[in-house]
Amino acid sequence: MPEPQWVFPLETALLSDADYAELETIDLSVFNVDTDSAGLERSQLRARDEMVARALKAFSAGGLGMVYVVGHGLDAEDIQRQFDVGSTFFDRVTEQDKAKYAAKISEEGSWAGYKPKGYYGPWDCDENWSFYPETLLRPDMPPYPRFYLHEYREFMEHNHYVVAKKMLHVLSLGLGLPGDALWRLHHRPESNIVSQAPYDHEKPVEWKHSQDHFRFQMYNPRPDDGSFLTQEKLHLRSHRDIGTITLNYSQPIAALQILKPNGTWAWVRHKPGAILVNLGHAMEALTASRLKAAFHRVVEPPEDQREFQRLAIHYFVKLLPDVRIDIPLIQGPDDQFTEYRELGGRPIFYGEWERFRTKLAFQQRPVRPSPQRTAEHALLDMHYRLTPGTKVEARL
Ligand SMILES: O=C(O)CCC(=O)C(=O)O
Ligand SMILES: [Fe+2]
Repeated sequence: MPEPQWVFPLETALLSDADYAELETIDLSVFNVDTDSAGLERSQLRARDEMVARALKAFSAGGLGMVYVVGHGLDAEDIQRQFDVGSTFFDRVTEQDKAKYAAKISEEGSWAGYKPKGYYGPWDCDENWSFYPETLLRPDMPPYPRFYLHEYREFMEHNHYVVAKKMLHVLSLGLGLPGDALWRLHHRPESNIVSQAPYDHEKPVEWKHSQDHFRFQMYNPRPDDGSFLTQEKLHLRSHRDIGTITLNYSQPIAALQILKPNGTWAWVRHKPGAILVNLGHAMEALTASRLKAAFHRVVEPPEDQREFQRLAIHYFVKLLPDVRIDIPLIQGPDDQFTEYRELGGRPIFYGEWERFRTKLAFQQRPVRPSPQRTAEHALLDMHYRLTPGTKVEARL
């Protein structure tokens, strides 16, 4: 077999500047988490503080909720290589193996493994492979992609130990907290294994230091045979991610849109080498809405890119499963669990909350016959909060 290679098409010619969101660029290279302020020169401190302030503004009410992150330590070849080796999960895995590794999404509330297209209905053209540290470290994987196991692991480690760690420090500082305040809720140091590298890739290992979720996602073109006449010509409906921070590796096929504070949708433009970063609902809850989760959606690409498969790489940063999600870490404008607690909701931890919500993903709201409002209703309301703009305007 030749080395895998994922080839991207040209960028679309059908969108103009006005169609795109004007996102800030955050350069993480001006920031080193291990150097405290005392060790910085005045100009370095200024550069860091300016970057932190811009990031905070982008993720606060009135900001666009998404930034380009550069200076993250991966160069263009590293990213291209991850698309190359990631593509083998789709074109070099047999249908039998895809079925064998099927994720138990609605059964167990976990994305670990393979999600086929059509899972949610005929409109669903997306297939994806998801990994958590504990599954990516199990060498149990279909034969071809398994060949690149160490590369996925190293990529995942970089996302956790460098990119997520820095972003969490930036946000902590911006919120006036100690630099490591958020990182400590995402990382269990006593289970840290990175220092043991190079580890034996053939052996399963315990990796409990993080609960992050790594995904290769393939959006297949919709067949143009009329069978996809759905109410929404969307690949992914408007949603907020569940975790705290999402890292999306920028790629040239336009499809991702973000909801602007004025209620209109803007396309997200490709920036080569950058990571598109947005916050998820857990960060909004943790900060009592001081920081906002971005509503976003994935639509069909413009006409000149519509025939191509769109491979995406996402890294979802997650709280540790035993972090309480029903009590905010700081005070802010909207403590989202107020009603839940008032209705007698018991303490709820992140891992449980995520499983509860993953089971509900893209499902109809369950009917809970009850004459009275309960804490569970409050949880369901949070999950099903209506998002504006779920209809796509005319096709381009
Ligand atoms: O594919 C994209 O650009 C975004 C995907 C997304 O929003 C998600 O998987 O949560
Ligand atoms: Fe998302």
